[in-house]
Amino acid sequence: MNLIDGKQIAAKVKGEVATEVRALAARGVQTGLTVVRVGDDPASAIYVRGKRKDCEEVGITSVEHHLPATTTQAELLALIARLNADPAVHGILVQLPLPKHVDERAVLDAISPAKDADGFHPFNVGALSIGIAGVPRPCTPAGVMRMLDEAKVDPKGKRALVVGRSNIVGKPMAMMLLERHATVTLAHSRTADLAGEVGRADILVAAIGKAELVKGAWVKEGAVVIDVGMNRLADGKLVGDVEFAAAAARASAITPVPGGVGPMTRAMLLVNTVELAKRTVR
Ligand SMILES: Nc1nc2c(c(=O)[nH]1)N[C@@H](CN(C=O)c1ccc(C(=O)N[C@@H](CCC(=O)O)C(=O)O)cc1)CN2
Repeated sequence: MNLIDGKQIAAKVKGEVATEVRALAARGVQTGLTVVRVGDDPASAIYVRGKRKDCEEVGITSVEHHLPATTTQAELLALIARLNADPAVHGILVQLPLPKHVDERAVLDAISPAKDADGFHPFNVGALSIGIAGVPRPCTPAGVMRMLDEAKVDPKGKRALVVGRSNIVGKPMAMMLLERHATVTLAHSRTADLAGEVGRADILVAAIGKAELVKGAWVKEGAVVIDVGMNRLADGKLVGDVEFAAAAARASAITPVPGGVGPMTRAMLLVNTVELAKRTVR
């Protein structure tokens, strides 16, 4: 069984991004990412700190706007309008989740598609679904595709099962696997026979957000298992959506949690940001 090491692949991706950032700097362009965080969600604070540290490592200038939880939607939209107009800002990211009184969709839609570091804008989502290249793609599924490539797993002709239909992972993941010629099934909480679907999958991507929902015994012998889940148990332990040990005993390759897809999500944000910066000088 091959353990697909997200930390190792992320380090390689960061090295590539650092080279691109230096090349842009030599042309007078300093790549910049602006992160907007609203409220005091402790996990978001940690993730944003991590993203800023990543930026520093590869030479991207990062700026954080940390707004109080009471920020109104109008105030947030006004900030995004200012960032859209600022030529020093190549990428904009609004950390999710947002406080409940803010309409998340309206905020994501307000980010210019040309500065959409997360790839969540409807224009970029639409571009992915019809195969337009050169636009930012959601970081988590893009990271999964890079992991498959690094592990020399070609999705072409394989049965791929994506468990979870979120806008930021499940749906774009299905589109990316389809683009690479997999036969894709998208399962979710109301799928009738999840065990049966998992048992037929050559490539399984679990992104449903329920601790160890996918049992190792369901996994097809030799399958490639990608676990996007990050679930904190009562004892503080972090586990994925797949029963790791039992799945690893049947899989040909598997990602760990932590140290799998999470670091790749962060690395692909850097890729999106430098690609957006490159588009300003082409
Ligand atoms: N605007 C966005 N908001 C959110 C996104 C996103 O892609 N864009 N995704 C998640 C959170 N997230 C990035 O923002 C993220 C979460 C976790 C990790 C990670 O590296 N996890 C580690 C484990 C960390 C731990 O111990 O708690 C790992 O898997 O090894 C990266 C990115 C929601 N919001």
